[in-house]
Amino acid sequence: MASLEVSGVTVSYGGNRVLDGVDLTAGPGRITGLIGPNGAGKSTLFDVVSGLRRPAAGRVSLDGRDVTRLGPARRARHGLARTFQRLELFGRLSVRDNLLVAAELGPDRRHAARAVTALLDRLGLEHLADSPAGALSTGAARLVEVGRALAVRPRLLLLDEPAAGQDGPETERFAALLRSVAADGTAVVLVEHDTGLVMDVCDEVHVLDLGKVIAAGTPAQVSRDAAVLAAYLGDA
Ligand SMILES: Nc1ncnc2c1ncn2[C@@H]1O[C@H](COP(=O)(O)OP(=O)(O)OP(=O)(O)O)[C@@H](O)[C@H]1O
Repeated sequence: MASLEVSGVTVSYGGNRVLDGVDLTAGPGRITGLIGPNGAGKSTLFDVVSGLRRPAAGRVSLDGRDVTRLGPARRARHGLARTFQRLELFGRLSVRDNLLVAAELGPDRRHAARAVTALLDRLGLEHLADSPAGALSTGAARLVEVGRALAVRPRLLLLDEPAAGQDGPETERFAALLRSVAADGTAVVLVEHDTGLVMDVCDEVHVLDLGKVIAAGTPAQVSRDAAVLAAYLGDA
């Protein structure tokens, strides 16, 4: 069963239709990429999936259950976690405490401190554990944001441009982290402008342009697709 099933999702801002009958599925243990030019509707689709925006039409299911009418908190309890393009860390708290706040909400709350130590190791952030989050480079801060989402042990993880601001070696380590998260059985949906990373780690890629899915398939299939080359890669 798909972890996430989006069907026929339509959203308008004023008279402007920004999502138009969008379908997307993401399965457990798989990394599903969602790419497209600026303004294509990727973040809006994440808002619909996470319950921050109610679609005018369409349906969202998590593990086969229709959650279209549920709010963000109920969806989070159903195993969904996401990161945002704009960083939302507590700048004065240490990296460890930022992770702890999240871990205390998740299934590991009784052993939150231990879970955070393991998470710091997994993220490669032990050396920054006691630094205030506000002092981090953008790349490291994004990793903490991903760590906060992982701290609740999600079954579905939505990542909105997690690699923005990372340097080459950071992106390589991040690719390995994504693979290990998927290997644990989590369904990962990745919105990312770094097409090299997307093509490297994703099992499947959906391409959104002007609110419509114009292609979906393996990275090799979509990177050969004429409509994708015209709409997206030509734009990059
Ligand atoms: N709150 C809003 N009110 C009105 N229009 C909005 C709002 N949020 C987004 N839009 C518009 O909706 C469209 C889709 O925006 P969205 O942020 O979902 O695209 P995106 O694919 O995530 O873009 P980017 O890659 O630049 O982050 C854009 O035309 C944007 O200007």
